[in-house]
Amino acid sequence: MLRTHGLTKEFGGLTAVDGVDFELGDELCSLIGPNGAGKTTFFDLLTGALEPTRGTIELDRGGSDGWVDVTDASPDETAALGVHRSYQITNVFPTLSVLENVRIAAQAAGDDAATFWRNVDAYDEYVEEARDILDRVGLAGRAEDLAENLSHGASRQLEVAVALAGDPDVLLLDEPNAGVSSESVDDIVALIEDVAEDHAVLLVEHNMDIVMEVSDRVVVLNQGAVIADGDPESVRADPAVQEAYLGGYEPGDLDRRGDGTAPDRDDTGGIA
Ligand SMILES: Nc1ncnc2c1ncn2[C@@H]1O[C@H](COP(=O)(O)OP(=O)(O)OP(=O)(O)O)[C@@H](O)[C@H]1O
Repeated sequence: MLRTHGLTKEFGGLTAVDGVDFELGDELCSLIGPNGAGKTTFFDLLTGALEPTRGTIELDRGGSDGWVDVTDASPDETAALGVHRSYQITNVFPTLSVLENVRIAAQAAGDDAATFWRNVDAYDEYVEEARDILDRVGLAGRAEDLAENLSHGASRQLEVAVALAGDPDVLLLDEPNAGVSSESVDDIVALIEDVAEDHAVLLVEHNMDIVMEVSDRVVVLNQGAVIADGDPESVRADPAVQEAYLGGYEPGDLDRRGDGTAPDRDDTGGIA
């Protein structure tokens, strides 16, 4: 689906992402690590929002295209090639309805984006597609509400809906539970698992209970470098991961909290 080789990003003297070799297959892979480990920077590199200092990013386009080098692709080009990101910061139009937000995203991704406004049939198709996506993310009943009137959790569902409307192959989910009330966390977790059924998903998530529950695979970044990569249980038990990030975490230690973070996390990212 997507792979990086030697991917590196330096900010002046600081190496935020350090020679990362990574391959995402048809799976739900979580990317974890302490604050400042380089997770957001890695996402920014994958989406073309940042240019790497060194290294390559490739996407498997399938068929005769095979692996395509997208190292220098812009965010728009990367999205057009099938990599979409659900932003940690809301990326919807607040004064448009929920349905309109998704319809516009579907239309922008459609082949006839340049002519849609003259084509009533195409418009109806996009509305239908948007309604199907809202149904899938659990927002069918909110279609006509303004996006700005959604709760934080519902906004997260809408962000995922907007990303799905781009018809992605790879979904990058950046802390989809951040700021979500505890009642809504189960909905978001169910949504993550659902979209992973038919997309490759890379998830940044601080709540280890959620990571352990949903992930096929966990990759741990520390100071920009991969220090562990494997199934959730072996990564949890890895002494280097315990030392760098988990600080004695056992499954079930954490309450699912609204802000998606582990309680009592100290400044180093360890759990006190
Ligand atoms: N634009 C920038 N200019 C300079 N340094 C940056 C920039 N963006 C990130 N950094 C630094 O790069 C390192 C990695 O940051 P990044 O935000 O990628 O970490 P993170 O793992 O996403 O952290 P968090 O879990 O807190 O979101 C940090 O030391 C950060 O201060």
